[in-house]
Amino acid sequence: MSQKMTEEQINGALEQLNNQISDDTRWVREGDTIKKTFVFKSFIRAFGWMSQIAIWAEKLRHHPEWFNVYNKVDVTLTTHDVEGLSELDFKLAEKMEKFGR
Ligand SMILES: C[C@H](O)[C@H](O)[C@H]1CNC2=NC(N)=NC(=O)C2=N1
Repeated sequence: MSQKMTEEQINGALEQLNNQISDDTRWVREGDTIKKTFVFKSFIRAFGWMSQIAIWAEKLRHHPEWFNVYNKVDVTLTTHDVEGLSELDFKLAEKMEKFGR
C-alpha cells in the first residue's frame, strides 16, 4: 500500500518528473492531484495511448482520471486510498511520459 506523500516529497517528485519532459508541457500540482493535458496528432493516436496506459494502470493497480476530446486527453492523478498523492501517481505519470506521443 502506497503512503501519502509529504509536501517536500511531492515538490521533489514533481520537479524530477518535469525535468525529464522534453516538450514545453508540465505537470501541475492542484491540491491532492497532479494534472497534465496530453495532445496527440489524431484521435486514434490519443486513444491508442490511452489503451497502452490502461494496461499499465491495471498492472500498477492505479487508475487515472482522464477526459478525452478528439486529440486531447486531460489527465488528473490522485490516490483515493490515501486522500492525497502517493508514489503511484508519479509512477503512472512516468509511464504516461514514456509512452507519450
Ligand atoms: C484495491 C485497489 O487496488 C484500490 O482500490 C486501488 C485501485 N485504483 C486506484 N486508483 C487510484 N487513482 N487511486 C486509488 O486509491 C486506487 N486504489
